[in-house]
Amino acid sequence: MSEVPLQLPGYAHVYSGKVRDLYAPLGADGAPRADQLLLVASDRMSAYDFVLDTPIPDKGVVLTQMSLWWFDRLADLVPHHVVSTDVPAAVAGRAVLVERLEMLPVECVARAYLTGGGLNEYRSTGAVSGIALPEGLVDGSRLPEPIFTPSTKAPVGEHDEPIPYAGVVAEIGEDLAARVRDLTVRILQRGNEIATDRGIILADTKVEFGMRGDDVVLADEVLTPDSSRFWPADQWEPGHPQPSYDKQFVRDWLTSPASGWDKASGEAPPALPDDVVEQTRAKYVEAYERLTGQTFRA
Ligand SMILES: N#Cc1c(N)ncnc1-c1cnn(Cc2cccc(F)c2)c1
Repeated sequence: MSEVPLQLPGYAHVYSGKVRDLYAPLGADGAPRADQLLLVASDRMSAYDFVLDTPIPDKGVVLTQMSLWWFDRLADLVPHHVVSTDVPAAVAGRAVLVERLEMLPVECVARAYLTGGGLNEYRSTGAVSGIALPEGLVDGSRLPEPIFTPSTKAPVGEHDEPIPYAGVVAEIGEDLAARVRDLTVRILQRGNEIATDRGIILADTKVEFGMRGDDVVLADEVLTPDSSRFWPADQWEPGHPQPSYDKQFVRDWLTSPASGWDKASGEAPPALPDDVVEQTRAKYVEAYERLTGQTFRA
């Protein structure tokens, strides 16, 4: 279902991703400003590479407020791109005015636990992104320390492709590659220092950086359930796929007979029942409240 992007007076629509939309504020001359962008998080949710027909109420607000909370807590590690949260009423709470940066062409991924594509690579080669790992690791194993496992920024509709560290060096140079590698790993470490005590494991995360002169600036969103794997810490048990903190209700229903959907069919999933929507909304709110210690207000 391709949605017509929201019209925002005073802003030009630039781009729509799966669950977020990008706008440019208009200058006094009516032309899009070149120095700022408006990042808008929708209530859209993706599962099994589909954007679901059914929105999750407040998801955009919860994830935006969570990202803002993390930007503040990471500010001693790395500057961020946030300019203001003074945004149009139509997107209140779920949009951020940001400084337009020269974005680095690398998806900076760090992994603290082994699963997904990293696990597959490990099973084939004993390494991930060229980083040799101990023998005997299984799905969900905690890594001795977080590792940097970058990807390309794939064109719309395609999957990011893992690239070796040497590929990042070739793309952005040795100095910058080392800086973004170290920052990405430290962001995930900091995230888990805070999150794990509050009942959430951040298994891995993807961050994006842009340049402000010679400074590396943290952009995009940070340490949200859309950019990271959130696992309930009290259910962590290496040896099998871990339950998702936020996506498990949707995954369980979509793969149950109740949905009538066949994941292998390639057909789009059906609309979600109200109870699955509400349970999923509640998990996003719960994650926000556990992490921040603040009560969520829609
Ligand atoms: N963040 C940021 C950013 C920045 N500060 N400066 C320049 N470009 C970007 C930028 C460009 N694409 N994206 C991804 C993206 C984010 C949100 C919604 C979308 F649809 C797509 C980010």
